[in-house]
Amino acid sequence: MAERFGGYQNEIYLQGLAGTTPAFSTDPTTLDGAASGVLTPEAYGYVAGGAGSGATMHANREAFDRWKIVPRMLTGATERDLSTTLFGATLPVPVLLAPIGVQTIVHPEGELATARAAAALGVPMILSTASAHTIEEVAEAGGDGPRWFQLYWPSDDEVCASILARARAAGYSTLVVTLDTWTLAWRPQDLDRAYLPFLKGEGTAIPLSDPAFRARLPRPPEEDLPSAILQWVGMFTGTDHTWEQLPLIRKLWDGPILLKGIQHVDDARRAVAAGMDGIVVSNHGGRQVDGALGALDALPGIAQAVGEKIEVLFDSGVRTGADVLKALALGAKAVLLGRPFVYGLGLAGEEGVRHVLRSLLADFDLTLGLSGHRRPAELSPAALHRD
Ligand SMILES: Cc1cc2nc3c(=O)[nH]c(=O)nc-3n(C[C@H](O)[C@H](O)[C@H](O)COP(=O)(O)O)c2cc1C
Ligand SMILES: CCCCCCC(=O)C(=O)O
Repeated sequence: MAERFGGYQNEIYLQGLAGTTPAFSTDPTTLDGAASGVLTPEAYGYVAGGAGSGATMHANREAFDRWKIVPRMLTGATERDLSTTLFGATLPVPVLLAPIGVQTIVHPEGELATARAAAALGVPMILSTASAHTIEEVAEAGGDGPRWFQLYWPSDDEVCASILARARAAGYSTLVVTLDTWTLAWRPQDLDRAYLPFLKGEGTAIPLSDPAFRARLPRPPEEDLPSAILQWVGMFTGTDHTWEQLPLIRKLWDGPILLKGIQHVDDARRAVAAGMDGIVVSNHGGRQVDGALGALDALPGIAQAVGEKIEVLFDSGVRTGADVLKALALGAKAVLLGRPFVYGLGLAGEEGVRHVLRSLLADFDLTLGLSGHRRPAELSPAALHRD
């Protein structure tokens, strides 16, 4: 029988009998507040902050709140199977960890702890190009866990080829190319503190360890970090790629490729036309375009237009099991969890990420069953009502 993720609920109640409670609350209304108590103000501001007025971050939550689940009864949903198939691989749950850079700003073990937590549950971690640890180190930490890699597409094609070759050699199966952050948006929380982690070398481990990147440097980063960082800034920000250049990525990666940051139906259609295997409907958690539409509002139209042709994944604002259910019902095949796992990492390292993930998955499992469904594939817009 498939693992019953909802069983985490019983595990927690049993802990209560033994006189213990979880290390921290995963209540989505208080989790980020708890994290703010342990992170530096700079790190917390960087993670929690959004672009401009924060309107898009709010729109992400408002979009979820407009949809309500309509539970069905007597459907025999006691036994459930949450597994889902993506690109020929079976995942235990339709949830992945979103690519999040610079995780060492919240915990010294950063991506290594996250990789271990994700692998323990069989959940793919999408490793960011802006990782604080190298591709190879994170692969080793994740052991047999499923590995996806996220590309920030550098302006230098040889560096791009080298990074992707390393990811492939290290066993990463699936590539996510993020399109919405070719330069950083106006982020008041960071600007008020004049804080950008990359300028201190945080989150630059992948290029700085890359032979093709190092070949561009006047001196090795170990001797002259400021020059290496300047080179990083020049190569990874302010880039000017267009749809016409996507064939290069296809040439460099022989596995599935998804484009992340899609919010318009026409861009989704272009992804299909470009031969991509999937997209992630996402507004980067409201960190890029202030005033953009809530990501969930973009999902149904996009899923309807291209969902039969490519895999449609979703992120931006997922906080609860109900949110996972709503996104799947509106056409996503799987969702990416973002900020909540970073808060878990900050609060309790590997165990914190595991606690956040297991709580979300148990919540999703129970919500799925209690609303009358046995499998994610049974979900459709008919499971929801829009206010
Ligand atoms: C601190 C932080 C760092 C991020 N770094 C990356 C990154 O390196 N690559 C990327 O594609 N997205 C990155 N994202 C965006 C996430 O992948 C995801 O789209 C976003 O967190 C979803 O919004 P949510 O966390 O509010 O649900 C980052 C987000 C945060 C909060
Ligand atoms: C090339 C831009 C690097 C940004 C990496 C972190 C990120 O995505 C974020 O939202 O912050």
